[in-house]
Amino acid sequence: IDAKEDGESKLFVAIGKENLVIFTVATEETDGYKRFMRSVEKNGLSEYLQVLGLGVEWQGGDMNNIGGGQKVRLLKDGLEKYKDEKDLVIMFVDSYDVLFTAGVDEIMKKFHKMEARVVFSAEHYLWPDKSLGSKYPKIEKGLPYLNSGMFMGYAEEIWKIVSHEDIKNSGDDQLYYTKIFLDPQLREELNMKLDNLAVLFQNLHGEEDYPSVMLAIFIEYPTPFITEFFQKIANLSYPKNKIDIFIHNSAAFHELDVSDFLDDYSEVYSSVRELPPSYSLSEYEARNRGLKYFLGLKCQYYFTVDSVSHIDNPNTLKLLIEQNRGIIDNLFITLRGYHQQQLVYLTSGGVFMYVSNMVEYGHLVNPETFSDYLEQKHPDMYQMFDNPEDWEERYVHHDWSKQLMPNANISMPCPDVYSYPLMSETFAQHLIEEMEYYGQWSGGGNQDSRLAGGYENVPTRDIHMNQINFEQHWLHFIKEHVCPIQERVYPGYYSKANAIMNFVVRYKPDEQASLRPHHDSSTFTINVALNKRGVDYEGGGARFIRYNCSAIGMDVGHTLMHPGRLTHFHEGLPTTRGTRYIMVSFIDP
Ligand SMILES: O=C(O)CCC(=O)C(=O)O
Ligand SMILES: [Fe+2]
Repeated sequence: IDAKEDGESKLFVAIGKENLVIFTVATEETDGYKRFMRSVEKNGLSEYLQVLGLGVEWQGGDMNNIGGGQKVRLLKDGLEKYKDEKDLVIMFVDSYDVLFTAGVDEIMKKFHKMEARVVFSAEHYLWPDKSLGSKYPKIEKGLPYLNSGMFMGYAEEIWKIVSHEDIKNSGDDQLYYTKIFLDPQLREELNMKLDNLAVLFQNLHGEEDYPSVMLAIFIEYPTPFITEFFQKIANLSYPKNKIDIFIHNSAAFHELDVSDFLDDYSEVYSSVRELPPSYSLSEYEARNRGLKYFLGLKCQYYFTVDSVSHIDNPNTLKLLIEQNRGIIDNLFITLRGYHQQQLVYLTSGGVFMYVSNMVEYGHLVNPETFSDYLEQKHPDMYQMFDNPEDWEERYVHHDWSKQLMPNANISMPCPDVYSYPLMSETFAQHLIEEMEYYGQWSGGGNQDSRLAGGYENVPTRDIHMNQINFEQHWLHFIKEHVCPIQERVYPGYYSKANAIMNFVVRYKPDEQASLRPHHDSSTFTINVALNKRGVDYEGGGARFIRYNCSAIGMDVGHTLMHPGRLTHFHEGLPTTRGTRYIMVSFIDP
C-alpha cells in the first residue's frame, strides 16, 4: 500500500479487493453444496469463489472413503492460469461439508498471522494411513494431523504442491498432501504449516473430534416451562458422551423436574453431578462449586445455562465451540445480573470474555409472577400473560392456526355446528388435573350459590374457571383463539368475548351421566373435549335435537362451536363407562 501521498488514496487502496481466489469442487449441487453457497453469500465471498467440476462426472470414489484424487486434478486445472501471480492467495475448501463463518478481512488477517506460505487445516484423525503418525512433527497442543478439506496459501506454492506428482482420479487427495507435508525438505521449502489451533479452519466431524464440555445448569428459583428447558438441553445436537452435567437446583418445587431429566438421560451423559435444594447453597456458592468442579473434570469447555435461558437452537453448543473461544457466553444469558457478575470476575482474572450474538440461540423466559401460582397444580398454565410464546407453544393446538388459512375447510359435523382443533392435549390434561386437584365439584342440583340468581335450570357437575383463578386467562384465550374462527364461520357477528359461565363438566355413570335437552344462555357456545372416548369413557356426546344429529367422540383438544339459542336445542348423551370431561363456555350471554 502506498499511503504516503494523501489520506484519500490511502483509503482507496485500503478498501480495495483482496488478492484472493477461493476454489471449491462440486460435481453436483447437493444440499451440502447449497448450504456452503449460502455461507459464501452470507459472508460476502461470492466474488472470490470459483467452483470447479460442476456437471463433470465424479470419478474420485466414495466421498466417505479413500479417494478424491480428482479434486487435486481439478484444482490443478483451475489454478494453471494463476500460477505465476506473485501475491495472489489461493484458498481451497471442500463444499459439501464446509461452511464459512467469516468474511475476507478476517480470513486474510488470520492467514497472515499464521506466518506461513501454505496452511492446511488440522484434525484429531490420522487418515488414511495410520502408519504415518510417527512422521508428524511433535506439537504441544491442538490438533496434530493434516486434513485436506481446507487449505490456503500463495499461488506459487500451491501450484508447486498440486503439480508435484501425478495423481489418479481415484487416488487419495489427503494422502497426496500428507506425503508432501511429511517430507521435511518440502515442508520447509514451501513454508507449510498445519492449523493446529484451528485459527483459520475448524474441523468438527466424528464424535471423537468433539471437545468435552461441562454443561452447568443453575435453577436458582422456581422457573416457568422447565420441562421445555430440559427438553431443549436434551435436544442439543452434540454427543452426550462428550458432555458432563452439573446441576444446582435450589428450588424444591423443581426436584421432580430434575429427577425426571436425570432418570431419562443420566446414563447417556459422560457424568452427572447434582447439588439439590437440601444443600442450601447460595447462588454464589453454587456457581463457585460449579467452576471448581469443572477444573477437576479436565473438560475443555465450560458452558453455563440458567433455567430461564431456553436454548431453542439445537446447534448452539456446536456453533459456540466452533468459534473456538476460551469462554463463550450468549448475549441472552449475559443479560441476567448475577451471571454478569461472575463473568466480570472471570474477565478480571485475565480470561477474555466473548459475547456472541451472531445467531439466535434461544430466548429468556420471564419468571416474575411464576411464584404467585405455586399453589396450583400446573402453575405454567397461568403464564399466558407473562410468557405468551412459551404458553402457546405448549398449550395451543399446533393445528389451530391452519383454520385461519384462506382456503381452510372447517369441519361441520351437524348443521351450523363447527368443530376444530383448539388446545393441545397437554392443556386438556393439565386442565383436568387442575380441576381434580381443586376437587370441589358442584352437587349437580338446581341450587347453585356460585351464580348471581342462586339457581341453575339445567345443572351439570362442574367447577367454574374462576374457582381455580383462571377466568381472566380463559377469557383472553377466547378472544385470541376462539373469536377469530367464530368470525370466519359466522361472518358479520363480532363477539365481545364476554362469558360468565366457563366451566369443566364431569360425567360419570354413577354421578351425573347425561344432560337433559336445553338451550344455553349464550350467543354461541364452545364445548371442548378434554379426554378420549373409547379410552377414558364410553358413550357421551352432544346431540342437536332439531337436526337429529350428534357429535360424538371428538379428538382431545378439539372444540364444538354452536349457536346457543332457538335453533340448537341440545342434550348431553349418557356416559356409560369411565369419566368424560368437557370444557364449556357460554359466550356473549
Ligand atoms: O355433554 C355435552 O357435550 C353437552 C354439554 C352442554 O350442552 C352444556 O354443558 O351446556
Ligand atoms: Fe349446553
